[in-house]
Amino acid sequence: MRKIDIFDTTLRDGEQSAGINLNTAEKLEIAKQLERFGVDVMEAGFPAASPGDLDAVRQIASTIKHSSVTGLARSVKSDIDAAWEALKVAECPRLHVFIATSPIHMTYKLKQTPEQVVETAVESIKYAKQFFPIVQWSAEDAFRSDPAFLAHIVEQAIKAGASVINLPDTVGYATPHEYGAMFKYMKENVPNVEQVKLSSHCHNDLGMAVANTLAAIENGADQVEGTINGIGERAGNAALEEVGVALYTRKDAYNVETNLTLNEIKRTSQLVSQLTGMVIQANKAVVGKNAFAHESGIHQDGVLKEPTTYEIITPELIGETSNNLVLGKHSGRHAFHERAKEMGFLLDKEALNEAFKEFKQLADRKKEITKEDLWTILTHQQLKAEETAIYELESIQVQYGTEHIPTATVQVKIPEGTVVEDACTGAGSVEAIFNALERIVDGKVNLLDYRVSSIGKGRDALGEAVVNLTFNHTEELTGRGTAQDVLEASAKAYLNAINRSLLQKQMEELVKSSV
Ligand SMILES: CC(=O)SCCNC(=O)CCNC(=O)[C@H](O)C(C)(C)COP(=O)(O)OP(=O)(O)OC[C@H]1O[C@@H](n2cnc3c(N)ncnc32)[C@H](O)[C@@H]1OP(=O)(O)O
Ligand SMILES: CC(C)C(=O)C(=O)O
Repeated sequence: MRKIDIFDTTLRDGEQSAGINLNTAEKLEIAKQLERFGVDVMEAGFPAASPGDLDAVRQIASTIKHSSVTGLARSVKSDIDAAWEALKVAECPRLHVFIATSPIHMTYKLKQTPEQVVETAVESIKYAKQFFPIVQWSAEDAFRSDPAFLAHIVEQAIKAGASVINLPDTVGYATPHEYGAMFKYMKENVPNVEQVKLSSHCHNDLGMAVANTLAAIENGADQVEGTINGIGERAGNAALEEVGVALYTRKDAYNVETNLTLNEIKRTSQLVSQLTGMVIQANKAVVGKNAFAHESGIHQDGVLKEPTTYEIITPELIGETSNNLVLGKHSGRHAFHERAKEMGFLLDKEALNEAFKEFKQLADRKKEITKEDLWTILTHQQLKAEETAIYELESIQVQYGTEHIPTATVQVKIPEGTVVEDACTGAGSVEAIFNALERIVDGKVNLLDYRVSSIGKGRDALGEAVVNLTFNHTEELTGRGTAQDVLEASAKAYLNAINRSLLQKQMEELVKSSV
C-alpha cells in the first residue's frame, strides 16, 4: 500500500490563527504529543519571526527524535540563516522555504516578475542546500498560479535541490476536482517530478480543506499538510485527525496508509484545544463533543442493538472511551432504560415507565438533562417503589408580593387516598407552604433546617430542597425534593421527610409485632 507522509503544521500555520500565542513550554508539550501521534514531519515555527519562535523551534528540534522537525523561511537569506540556527541541532535538519507563484501575489505583494520569482526561488533553495540535507519548497498560492508557469518553477526548484514540492491552496479557493487536477497536471508536465515527493497544503475558507487533501492523495500527493483540530490562518487548515480517520475508515476508497497512531487523536486534540484556547465546535468531525453522541430515540435504539447502524467510526479508534447516548427530549425508552441500568437502578417496568414519563416532562423544559437530573428522577422512583408514598403533593399555589402577606394554598393526597386542600400565610413563601402542609399532616412538626441549591448549571437547572425536621417527636429526619421551581421542591422535601418518619414508625411497629 502507498504510504502518505503526514506533515503537521499546528505549531506554525496553526499558531497563525488569530488569537493564538503559544509559549515555548506549550509548544514543546504539543510537539511531544504530535510525536506520539506519529506525524512524519512537524513544522515547529517560523524562526525568523521572533527570538521566541527561534528558541521554541530549537528546543523542539533537539527534543523530538521520531518525527522530522522543520521550520518555515521566506526566500530570504536571513530567514534561512535563522532557520539553520534553530534547526541545526535536529537529527536530520529540514527546511521549508517558500515563495508565491500566483499572478496576484507576484504582482501586488512581491512586486517581482515571474522570471525574478523563479530566480529568487532557485537561489534560496541552493543557499539552503548548503546547510540542510532536506529542503521542502512551497509555491505559495499554487492553486491560483498559471499551471504552465507552476510546472516550470517546480521543475527549476527540483533542479536546485528541493526534495519535497508543496502545492498549497493558500486561500482555500479550490474544489476537490480542481485541486486533484493540479497534482495530475504536475505529474504529467514536470519532467523531473519523480525525483520528489509532492505535498498538499489546503486551507478551509470554503470548508473543503479535507476533501481537497483527499483529492490530492487520489491524484498522486505523497505528503499532506494540516493541523490538529484544523486550526490555522483564517478558517484554518485541513484537520489532520479527519484526514487520518478518513484514510483509515475508507481504506477501500483510498488504498493508502500513514504512520499515525489514531488512538492518540483525542488526547492530541484536547491538548491543542486547551493550550491554544481554541474551543472545538461540538459537531466537528472526529473530535467534536457530539461526534459519538446520539440523542434521538431511533438512533439510540439502533446503536444499542448494533453500533454500526449509526457509527462508522468506533470511539476507541480515536482514543475515546465510549460513545455517548445523550438523554434529551428526542430520546426513547431503550436508551433511558439502558442508562438506568448503567447507573445501577434495578427498577421494575412500571417504575421505569414512570421515571421515563418524568424524564420526558423535564426534557421538554430543559436544554440538557444532566447526570444529576437522572439520579434525581431515578432515585425518586426507587424511593417511591420502596416506600409507598404516604403524603403526595398534588398542587401548590403561592401568592407573593412585596406589599402582601405571602399565602400558600396546597393540595395533598393523604394516606387514606383523598385529596385535602389547605391554605396558610407566613413571613415568606416557604414558611407559608410549610405552615399549610403542617395543617394537613397529622402531627407536630418541628423544622430544624432548610436549604435550597441548584442541581447542575444554567438558568434551567433543577432546584433541590433539603429539609430537616422531627415529626411527632421522632428523631431528626431529612427530606429531599427536586423540581424546576424551588417552592415546589421545598414542599416535596417537606412531605418527603414526613413520609420517611411515618415509614420508620411503620417499620418499628412491624418489628415489634413480629417479636
Ligand atoms: C501563506 C503563509 O502562511 S506564509 C507565512 C506567514 N507567516 C508569517 O508571516 C508569520 C511570521 N512573519 C513575521 O514575523 C514577519 O512577517 C517577518 C519577520 C517574516 C517579516 O517581517 P517584516 O520584515 O516586518 O515584513 P512584513 O511582514 O511587513 O512584509 C513581508 C515582506 O516579505 C516579503 N515576502 C513575503 N513572502 C516572501 C517570500 N516567500 N520570500 C521573500 N519575501 C517575501 C513581502 O513582499 C514583504 O516584503 P517588502 O517588505 O519588501 O514589501
Ligand atoms: C507557506 C505555505 C506553505 C502556506 O502556509 C500556504 O500557502 O498556505
